[in-house]
Amino acid sequence: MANRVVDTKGTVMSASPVIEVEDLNVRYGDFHAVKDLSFQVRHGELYALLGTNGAGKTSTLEVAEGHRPASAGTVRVFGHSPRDRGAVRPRMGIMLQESGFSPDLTVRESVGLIGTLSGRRDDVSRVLGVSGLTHKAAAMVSQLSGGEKRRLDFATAVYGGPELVILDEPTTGLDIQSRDALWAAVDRLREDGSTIVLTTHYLEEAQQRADRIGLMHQGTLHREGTVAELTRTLPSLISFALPAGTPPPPIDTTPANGAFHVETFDLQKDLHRLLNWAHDTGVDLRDLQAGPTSLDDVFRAISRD
Ligand SMILES: Nc1ncnc2c1ncn2[C@@H]1O[C@H](COP(=O)(O)OP(=O)(O)OP(=O)(O)O)[C@@H](O)[C@H]1O
Repeated sequence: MANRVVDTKGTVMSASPVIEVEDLNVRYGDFHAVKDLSFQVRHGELYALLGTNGAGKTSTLEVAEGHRPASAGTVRVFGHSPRDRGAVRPRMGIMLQESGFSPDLTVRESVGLIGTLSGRRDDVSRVLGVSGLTHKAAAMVSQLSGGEKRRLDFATAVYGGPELVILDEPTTGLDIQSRDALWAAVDRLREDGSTIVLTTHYLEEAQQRADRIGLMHQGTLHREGTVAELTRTLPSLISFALPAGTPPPPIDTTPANGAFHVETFDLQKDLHRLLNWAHDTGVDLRDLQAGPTSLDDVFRAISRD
């Protein structure tokens, strides 16, 4: 039993990673899109693969999905090659960036067909409900809006509640209600023990939901960790303005367009010093802002690395 863990519901699961990527390389002719990439996705976690445009996220996921062979290196999904469809596909739901559904099938027929092909069992009406498509069940795919097509992509990925769900930019093109509904459905999958891998350009979604994040830039993984681990690598920022003629406070500041910036790895201590100084000298700090580093800051930093 050394390689087993038990979840909160008492279900015994393997402790081996769900996805293992080792020294993965993807080449398109002479272009080297993914370079010696290694990471693992653990059971039950939500892993967000984030990165700049063209970083190689979709190329990496395509190998994990079994849609593209690796140029070099290995990817294992549930311990199998992703090309071993019989072993992997029934356990994995995929929401691609762009899917091709037959335009002359109805929404209900499309979900039923793709669901049957997945080898998993589910109730089509349930899946339509979870995906917010019940009212479009009889509509032809060709009549769906862009956001409704994304919901259909999501429906086919979550059909049968697969153990692993890969979501490539799932909320792009969705309005706020549809996004909330999608995340609620993802939360339910996680409660049932599914592992989720996603890419998104909405960093706040990853910041709120990911257990761990891998940050890619130009084909390589630049940083990996929890949000706290990633943001702690950069200083927090305090900014404020002072009334004209006020001498600056006795802490390290950088003047910027009439304001002052303080970069600090000890936000609480430096903010305390600044507020004490303002109080003792009777100075009115204007436009005072202080906050921890956000994922946006870390993201901007990787393109400067
Ligand atoms: N079939 C292909 N032929 C040639 N180059 C390709 C092909 N597919 C992708 N690329 C290139 O490989 C690089 C990585 O593309 P990929 O789609 O994996 O990036 P991404 O991180 O998903 O980007 P985005 O965030 O913009 O969707 C890009 O420079 C892209 O132009």
